[in-house]
Amino acid sequence: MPLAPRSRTSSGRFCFPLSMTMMRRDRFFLVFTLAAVFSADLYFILLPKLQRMGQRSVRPCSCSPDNITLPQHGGVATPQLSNWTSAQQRDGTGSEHAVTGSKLENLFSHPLYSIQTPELAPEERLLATGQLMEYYKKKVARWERHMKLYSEAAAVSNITVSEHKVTYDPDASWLKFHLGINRYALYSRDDPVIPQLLREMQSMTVISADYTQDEKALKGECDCTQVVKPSGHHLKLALKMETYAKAMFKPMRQQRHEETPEDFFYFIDFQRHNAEIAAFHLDRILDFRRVPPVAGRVVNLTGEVLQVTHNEDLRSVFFTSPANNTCFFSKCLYVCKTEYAVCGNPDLLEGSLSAYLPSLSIAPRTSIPNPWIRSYTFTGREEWEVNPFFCDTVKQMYPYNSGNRLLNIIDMSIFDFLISNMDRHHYEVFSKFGEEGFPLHLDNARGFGKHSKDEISILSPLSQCCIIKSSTLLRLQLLSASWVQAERRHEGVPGERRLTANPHRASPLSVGPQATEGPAGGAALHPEAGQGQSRH
Ligand SMILES: Nc1ncnc2c1ncn2[C@@H]1O[C@H](COP(=O)(O)OP(=O)(O)OP(=O)(O)O)[C@@H](O)[C@H]1O
Ligand SMILES: [Mn+2]
Repeated sequence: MPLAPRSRTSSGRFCFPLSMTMMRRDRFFLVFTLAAVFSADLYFILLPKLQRMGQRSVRPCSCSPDNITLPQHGGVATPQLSNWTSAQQRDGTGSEHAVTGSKLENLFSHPLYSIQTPELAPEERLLATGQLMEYYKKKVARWERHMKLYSEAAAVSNITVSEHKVTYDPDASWLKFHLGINRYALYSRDDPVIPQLLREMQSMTVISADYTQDEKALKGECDCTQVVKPSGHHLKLALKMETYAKAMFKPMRQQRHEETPEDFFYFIDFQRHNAEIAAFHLDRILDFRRVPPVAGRVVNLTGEVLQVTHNEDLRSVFFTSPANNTCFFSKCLYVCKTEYAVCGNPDLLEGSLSAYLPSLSIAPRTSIPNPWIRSYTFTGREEWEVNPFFCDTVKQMYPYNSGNRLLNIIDMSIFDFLISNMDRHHYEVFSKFGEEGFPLHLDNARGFGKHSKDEISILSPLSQCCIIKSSTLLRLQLLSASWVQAERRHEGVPGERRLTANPHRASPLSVGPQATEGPAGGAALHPEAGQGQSRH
């Protein structure tokens, strides 16, 4: 409708004809009503929605019981739980687990630890017996030839080397350990060979000591300007035992109870031999079984390293300290910082011994950068730290776009969170198992650095992807419940020593009170999970 022409009043103001004013009043009423409805809508509906969206963009995928996803199947590397047969309980009921024996025995008697691996097809085993025996025979023969030549040369050069014979033992525990490795785990739950191997690593005669392959690859060189991997810290050695078993020795660099100094970056942190030992046991308790067996041992640096090494470079880094202790340092360190040497007392030095995996020549492994790798510089940031949707990218990438690899990386992050390891730059898989292979949890020496700090960012794969294997969640829930029960028992028994609880520290195994409510509770990610109590 065309508007009527406006007329000017004597006061010079514009005014409208009466009919026009009436219409305007209607319109005003209409506009007022619409505005009121819109404001109410804005205030009560749109604004809360926008606020929720805003919160989500800050924490785009904070897992909660509502949005956590449990895969329908256990995945390739963890066969469906229903496909596995559960062994009967010791008490025969199959429901309540036995309450006698050690805490560990009780835990392992729970049905979750009785799930049997399906019958293994030959291609699901890492090695065939014939192949490994052939390799072993060749190695022993080569060693004997080498020793003959070496003794002759040593006699000429006046070098004294303790000569130890290698024993060919087809029943050696390390062979059985290697033969037991399959596409599900490094060893089976109640394989008696593992405790036997642990015992033997602690007591067997050491027949040779050498640098490890990765140290050798450095050829004694190091770039002292590099903060990444100051290899000088890594005074590790490969020790060979009388049955040709091999173990990686990481010496004690500091007192067992010493923590990471406040101002240390994780990548210059010390390597803790006891972290390697504890990590092996925790990995076993979590039922991952991806850490090779690790034992503690007091090594005689003179008798079990210096006098048995055939490596001149290694021999040359030994010295006697002013306090008359036998010490050695990494070749590279000599160039960089000599104070990194380690010393015995006067010869004895505690350390960890990690059972070697099969040689790369018969069981090659692939080293893969961890998608959630940290920046190994003082200021750098990796994509996962700035992109809250990083997991969506990872999910598109091979090998995370199918199979179980991503779930296994999430398992690894849970393991790393519990041991507080921020140094998982790469992970290795056995090449034979391809994308179905599980990631090995090697190198845990930078774990357990700070007992009173939970580094939540280690859980980023879990919190960004919001997915977890149901078997992992169930075990975490069980461990959490067992811990609470154990705490109660301690409280209930008069006179029993009560371990001090630190209210600021969540139990590494605590997943919050909701954890016992049901498998889909998703409590592992509840923000309050970090507020519980734990032992030192
Ligand atoms: N038990 C083992 N059996 C066979 N190889 C092993 C074992 N443990 C470690 N390795 C190999 O030796 C390499 C170095 O070991 P490890 O990572 O424990 O030492 P590191 O000094 O911390 O090395 P890095 O600086 O690469 O982190 C590993 O990447 C792995 O390939
Ligand atoms: Mn390392």
